[in-house]
Amino acid sequence: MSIKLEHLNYIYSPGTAYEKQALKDICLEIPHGEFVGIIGHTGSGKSTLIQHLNGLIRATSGTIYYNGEDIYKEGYDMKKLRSQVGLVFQYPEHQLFEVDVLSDVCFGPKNQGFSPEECEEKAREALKLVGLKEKYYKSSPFELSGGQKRRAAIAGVLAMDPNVLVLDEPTAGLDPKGRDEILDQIAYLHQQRDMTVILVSHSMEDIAKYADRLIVMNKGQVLYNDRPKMVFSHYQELEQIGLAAPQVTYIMHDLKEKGFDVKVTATTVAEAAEEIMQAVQARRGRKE
Ligand SMILES: Nc1ncnc2c1ncn2[C@@H]1O[C@H](COP(=O)(O)OP(=O)(O)OP(=O)(O)O)[C@@H](O)[C@H]1O
Repeated sequence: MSIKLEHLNYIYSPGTAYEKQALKDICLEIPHGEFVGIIGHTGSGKSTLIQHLNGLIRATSGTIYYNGEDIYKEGYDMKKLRSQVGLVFQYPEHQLFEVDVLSDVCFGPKNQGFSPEECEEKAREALKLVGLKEKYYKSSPFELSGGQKRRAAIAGVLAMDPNVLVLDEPTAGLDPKGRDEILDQIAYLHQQRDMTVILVSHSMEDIAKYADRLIVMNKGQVLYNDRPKMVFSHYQELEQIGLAAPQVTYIMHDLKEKGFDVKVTATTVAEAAEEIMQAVQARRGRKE
């Protein structure tokens, strides 16, 4: 279920005064099962890029291959692609509109042609996966908290049983506890369902914690596409485009400059703590 983008360009309102090239010559390959983070400053093209992945936007030029098949070739089944590559928009709760949560989550499978019984079964399974308690199934989506609405919206996509889950800032506007809960749930789904996850985020800390790979967008182009640790080693270049590596990257570089024997590759608090402990023990050992 790999996704491959070849020389993708996208121009909004071509030939008008509002013409804007949002994507420039994007070449990427995302193998099945990866957890990919996408980061970039406002307007760098993240949302435009992910909307190409399920055919919602058609590239001005270039090609996308899903599972080796050109999605722009004549007769390609776009409907099937949309159910295999599930897209959760920014503030997805704005798209909850049915009378109750269960009916809302049934909407996708209903469109896929499943019977009412099958839809309910799929919806219940998806709601369980996102950790929404059964007592909310018959509530109006509008009665839920922000985090619960987000879960219901993610369940709506999961009920269609996608191979790829694309999320545009799923934690925007949530408090720290709600953010961690949603991201832990997504990481759990990634493992449980063997799904590719593509997560647009503004938080380098979140990317460091969850992603196998990080794509950094800048002015419509891919600036970096590598393991997060490798990308964070370019922290000075990231700063130049208004981004910052996780706080621990700076702490480790600082300690190194102060003569501590630490590797600078730690990107999470847990990894940094481990390295610092080892460096302190090594220092003590040398003194004794
Ligand atoms: N419908 C549109 N018409 C014209 N230009 C657009 C449209 N949508 C986005 N753009 C422009 O395309 C560029 C990329 O926008 P996009 O929304 O993809 O960026 P983004 O990285 O997702 O930003 P954010 O982090 O703010 O969501 C920006 O310059 C934006 O102003």
